[in-house]
Amino acid sequence: MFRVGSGFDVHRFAPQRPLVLGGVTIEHSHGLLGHSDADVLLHAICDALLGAAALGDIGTHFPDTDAKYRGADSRHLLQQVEAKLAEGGWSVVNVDATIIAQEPRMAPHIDAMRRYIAQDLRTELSAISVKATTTEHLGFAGRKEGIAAQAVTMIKESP
Ligand SMILES: Nc1ccn([C@@H]2O[C@H](COP(=O)(O)O)[C@@H](O)[C@H]2O)c(=O)n1
Ligand SMILES: C[C@@]1(CO)OP(=O)(O)OP(=O)(O)OC[C@H]1O
Repeated sequence: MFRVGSGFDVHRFAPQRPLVLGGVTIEHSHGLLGHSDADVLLHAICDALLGAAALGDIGTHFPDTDAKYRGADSRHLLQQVEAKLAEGGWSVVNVDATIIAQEPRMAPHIDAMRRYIAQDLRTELSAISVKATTTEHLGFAGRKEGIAAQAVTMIKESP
């Protein structure tokens, strides 16, 4: 059996924070604010995977009221989500994600993000797609107030 899931997340920019997206630390004037490292891309992918398996969402599994997750590396969260799916008999078929950011430019970092995500989800690199778009200066992303990400995934029952 195959299932699909979708995920969406937003984090606001804040000064004196590292900008971490897809596990990659990107040089920028601002980072994203969050309880964890605020890796909005990995959070959207976590939610897409959990949604596909009907296992709730990232906040259910990693509450921001739990000090354990303060400053958490979201790659560890993604690895735990993959493990939860595997326990339920699911493996990841593919992920297609989009980062919505006016700046900085993501293109030079996309392949590194894909490599980390493929490692964490135990897939081939070719199963992981990460894209980026501006919003042509419209809305909160266009005003550079924050970054959004959305993700779609397919999972299948492991043999
Ligand atoms: N933060 C971003 C946004 C976009 N890109 C790349 O630029 C291309 C054009 O973006 P538009 O919003 O004008 O469609 C896009 O296809 C991305 O490849 C980027 O690297 N970083
Ligand atoms: C990841 C968690 C937990 O540290 O915190 P944040 O970094 O604030 O991220 P969010 O996307 O709000 O989702 C779930 C949280 O519980």
